[in-house]
This record gives sequence, structure tokens and C-alpha cells, in this order.
Amino acid sequence: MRAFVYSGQPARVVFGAGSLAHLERELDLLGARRALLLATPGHADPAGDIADRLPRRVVGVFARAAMHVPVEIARQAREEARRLDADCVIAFGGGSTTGLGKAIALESGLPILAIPTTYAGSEMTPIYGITEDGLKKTGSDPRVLPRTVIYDPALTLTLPVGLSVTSGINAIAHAAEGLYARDGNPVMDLLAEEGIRALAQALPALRQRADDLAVRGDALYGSWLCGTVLGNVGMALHHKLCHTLGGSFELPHAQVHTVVLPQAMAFNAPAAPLAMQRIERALGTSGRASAPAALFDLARDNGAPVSLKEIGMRREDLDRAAQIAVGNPYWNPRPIDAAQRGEIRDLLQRAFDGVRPD
Ligand SMILES: NC(=O)C1=CN([C@@H]2O[C@H](COP(=O)(O)OP(=O)(O)OC[C@H]3O[C@@H](n4cnc5c(N)ncnc54)[C@H](O)[C@@H]3O)[C@@H](O)[C@H]2O)C=CC1
Ligand SMILES: O=C(O)/C=C\C(=O)CC(=O)O
Repeated sequence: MRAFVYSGQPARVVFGAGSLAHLERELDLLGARRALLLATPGHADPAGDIADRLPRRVVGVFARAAMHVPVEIARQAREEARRLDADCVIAFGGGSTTGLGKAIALESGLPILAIPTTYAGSEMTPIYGITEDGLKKTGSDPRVLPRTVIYDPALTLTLPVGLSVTSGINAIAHAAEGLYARDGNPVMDLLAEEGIRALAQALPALRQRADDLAVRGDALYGSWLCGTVLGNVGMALHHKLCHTLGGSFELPHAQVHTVVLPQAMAFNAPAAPLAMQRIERALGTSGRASAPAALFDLARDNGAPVSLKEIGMRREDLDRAAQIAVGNPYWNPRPIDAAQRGEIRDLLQRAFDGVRPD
């Protein structure tokens, strides 16, 4: 057994179909009397339904959350929390909504109760991001880690199948990079492998039966485990590339993860053979398909995009993307520096074209 450090992240998890019914109890346990409910504009109606059920506990709904937390939206939401004298924020939605809750908590210290409705995993991390002048700044702070998370698969029934698949692969990406993290540990390895297994089985089933609560539950369970890995260990080249492509070229978050993951895994495979074996085992393809190829197949066979050109990347931006990605790189099992710009450019070209790795 290798040496490691493990720090548990404190969060209370309430899991199960119908668990939204426990919202009032969970607010009580947090000592929260005046909650501000956050959502995206597209989710304003179900957010309003939740607020209507608890009129004395939910004092306002702010349904303006947006991808990557634009600083102006964060400012408006913080102001609304102050105006209403809120003592808690409820983040109802995907990573964009949880991210807005984190922007409020970072400044005010208000507790977050998260109700995730995608598989992005932000509810399990102390990582926050805020975007100003086109630049997303991220950081880590224990104040932004949600204190309670209600995972109710019934709330994910409306998540479109296409986004369900790409969001699920976004979650798998956290676990895949966690398996070769420099600060990894055996507990996170277990969660990562189980999270990948749960999602790899749920996504094809979900495509056939998107309204099956048991399948939705399996996917949400996998996303919880993968999000926990993201919150506990460092990410590497794959996440750096996705942050570059999402942040500087405005490509959609979950879809970028889906396209880049097989290519990033192929790049790192020679430096992380054990992680690749574990990914193959979790995907159930040991001896049949390599981890990078199996991840490509998981996307392609479930109708997800496999090329950057399909999701809006311009060929002429590939050079600049490679340059940004090798500047200030994250730690990676296969070291990256300016000398590897050509190889990263090649990786991006394969991602652009949607080439299946071996
Ligand atoms: N800080 C962290 O640890 C993490 C942050 N993120 C951030 O989260 C953002 C992406 O989050 P995502 O969840 O991928 O997307 P999102 O939160 O932007 O949601 C995507 C779309 O799906 C809709 N939606 C969400 N749940 C739905 C449901 N159940 N039914 C119908 N529609 C639904 C939303 O209204 C939105 O239009 C990015 O900004 C990313 O950087 C993502 C993962 C981890
Ligand atoms: O950019 C952030 O807000 C922080 C982390 C992530 O988005 C993780 C991811 O790339 O899915």
C-alpha cells in the first residue's frame, strides 16, 4: 500500500426518489429560516413549484444562473441574498446553479443546500469559478462546499437524453483523472471505479428508458461518487484542455468533456497504465477495448458528439488552444510544457476530427 493523505469533505447526503420531500427537514437541520432558491432561467418553473411548497422558508427565487458564473450575475444574486436577509441558499440545478450558490457563499459564508439535477458533480466540491471579462478564475474554499445535498432522481427525469449522456461522461472524466491523480488515495480510487461503473451501465439504459427512475438513480449515484473524486484530488490535462476550450472558445461544458476525454486518456495512457486498467475494468471492456477506445465508444454509441467540429470549434482556433493549454499547465502524469505544444496540437486535431483512439 502506498502512503497517502485522506481528508474527508463534510457534506450530508440525502439520496433517493422523492427525497425532495425532505427539504424542510433539511433546512431545519441547517438552522435555515430564510432560504434564497437559485435556478437557471430554463428551470424557473420547477424552481417556482418548490418555492410555492415552502412559502415561509423560501423567501425568494433568483432564476438567472448562467454557465461559468458571469461576475455580474454573481453580483446581482449576492445583492438579492442581502436584500432578502437570506440565511441559506438552495442551489437547484446543474453546475451553473451550484456555481452561483458558491459565488454567494464565498462572500457571505451562507450555507448551501444543493439539489443537483445534472451529473456535473459541483455539489461535492469546494471548487468555485467566476468569469469576468471573458476570463474564468477558479479557486478552492471550504466555505463553498455545500453543507447538504439532496439527490432526487425524480428531478432528473426532465434532463434531455443528449445532455444526460454528455453530463454523465463529464462525471466519468472526474473519476478517470482521479485514478492517476498525484494526490490520489485508495478511497478515491474505489469511488472512482464504482462511479465509472455505475454511469457506464446507466447511460445506455437511460438512452432506452429515460423515464426509468431506477436507471436515473444509478446515474445520479455514479455522478455523486465521481463528483466526490473531483472534490478530493487534483485534476490534470483533460480538465485543463476542457477549461481552455470552454473558457476561451465558449464550447458547451459537458459536450467538450465528452469529446476530449478519449483523446486525453490516449495521451496519458503510457504514463498511467494502472489507471487505464481500472477504467477498462469499470467500463467492462478489459481485454476487448482500451480505456480511451472504450470511452470513445461509450459516447459514439449513445449518440453523443465525438468531435470538436460538431460542437462549434473552429479549425483556425486549434493553434491558439494548444498554446493556451501548454501555458501554465496542471500537473499531469505525462509532463506537459511548451515543448509538448506540437503533441497537444495533434491531440486537439484528433479531437477536432473525432478520431477513435486505439
Ligand atoms: N466547481 C465545480 O466543481 C464544477 C463546476 N462545474 C461547472 O458547471 C457548469 C456546467 O454545469 P452543467 O451541469 O453541465 O450544466 P448547467 O448547469 O449549465 O445546465 C445545462 C442546462 O440544463 C438545464 N437543466 C439542468 N437540469 C435539468 C433538468 N433536470 N431538466 C431539464 N433541464 C435541466 C439547465 O437549465 C441548463 O439550461 C460549468 O460552468 C462548469 O464549469 C461543473 C462541474 C464541477
Ligand atoms: O470550472 C469550474 O467551475 C471548476 C471545475 C469544473 O468545471 C470541473 C469540470 O471541468 O467539470
